[in-house]
Amino acid sequence: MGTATFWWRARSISVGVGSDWRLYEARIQKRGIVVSTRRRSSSLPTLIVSSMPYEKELAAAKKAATLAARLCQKVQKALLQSDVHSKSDKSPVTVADYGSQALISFILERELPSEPFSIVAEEDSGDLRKESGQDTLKRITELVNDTLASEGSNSFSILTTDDVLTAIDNGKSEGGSVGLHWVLDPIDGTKGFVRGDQYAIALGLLHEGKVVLGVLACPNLPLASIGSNQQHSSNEVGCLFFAKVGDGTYMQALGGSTQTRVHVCDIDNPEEASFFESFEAAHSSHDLSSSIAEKLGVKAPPVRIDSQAKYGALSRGDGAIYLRFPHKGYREKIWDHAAGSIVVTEAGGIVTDAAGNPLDFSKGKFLDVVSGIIVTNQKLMPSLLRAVKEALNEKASSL
Ligand SMILES: Nc1ncnc2c1ncn2[C@@H]1O[C@H](COP(=O)(O)OS(=O)(=O)O)[C@@H](OP(=O)(O)O)[C@H]1O
Ligand SMILES: [Mg+2]
Repeated sequence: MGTATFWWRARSISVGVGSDWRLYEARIQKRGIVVSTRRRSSSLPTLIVSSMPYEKELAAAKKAATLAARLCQKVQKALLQSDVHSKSDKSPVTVADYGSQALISFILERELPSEPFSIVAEEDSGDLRKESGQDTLKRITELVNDTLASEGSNSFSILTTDDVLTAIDNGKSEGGSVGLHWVLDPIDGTKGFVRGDQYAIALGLLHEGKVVLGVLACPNLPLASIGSNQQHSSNEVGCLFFAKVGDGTYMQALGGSTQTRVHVCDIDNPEEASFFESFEAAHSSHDLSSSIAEKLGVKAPPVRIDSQAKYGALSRGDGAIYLRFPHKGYREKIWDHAAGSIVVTEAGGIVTDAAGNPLDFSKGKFLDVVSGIIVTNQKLMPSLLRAVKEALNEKASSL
């Protein structure tokens, strides 16, 4: 072990440990000390030791997802009101997808300037760099700049079209088991977005391959519970769910500041449970879900909503089970589950594949899951797993 050397800087202490490759930087923050290794190579680990770990990252993620939701709301409103664009016109969706990704990428860089992270995101700028993409790029740049201006700061940055392309392409990382990787779906539930239904902006953070925080902005999700018979006075929509490892899950109104801790439901009798599944039958086998529900004795009809809004709704106890069984050949992407899974687990739920294995986010862009993904509370998981196994066996033997 070498000798420790200290360098003092304005607001930080840096400690070099002898001839070791590591350079630890302790940044004294308002309410805690973060110690992070400045990596000299991407294969080296990143340490974060703090009395409030991931606090700054969570604040940045909430800000980024909230602003991206504002951009998407504007585009969805124009899309639904427009006489020009029919709902089958995909161009506004493209504008919102890219705009959301550019904005989030830009805000993460701006809010976390000294952190060595990468971003794994759904979109890339290939089409926007072509001659045919120039008008779309200009529109995206306008949208991003308008949204940044709406933050209320006098000194907001104005991005050029090149800045927007760079911000989008910062999402090209492959992820992995080492370091810090943001995982972003700029619009999850694109089909719901086009229909005027549910969608989510989903942003998670992986640290050494594990999801350590997640934020889900669900602009069209009612603040009051869905999927139940309860009567609510409020028709307000727009929810922000967020969770940090070991810290629980919270929900607040999108753009609001009062946060409420949420928990998955406490039901232990499957007959009282209701379940969520994809709106689109092409994304998840409704037949298989229905056979599992029947085996469990579930009486309520399925609640079909788009996107990771399902994870959010389940985390606050709106329903007890989420079943997702993509058709053969489909490979799940990490951005469709990273944020949602921690939102549910920190609310007391369990997320596994159909064989009961935890999801492994450390293998790059894809999740290798057995047959599907199932989500529920601790009490229902054993009977759910049995029903899933039976239904899958029956399906296999009928083929
Ligand atoms: N064939 C197929 N099978 C399974 N999943 C698929 C498939 N195609 C797409 N996708 C992914 O599903 C994401 C939308 O999530 P949901 O299935 O929850 O939405 S929906 O309720 O069906 O609208 C959707 O996310 P977005 O592309 O971000 O909208 C896709 O990542
Ligand atoms: Mg998605």
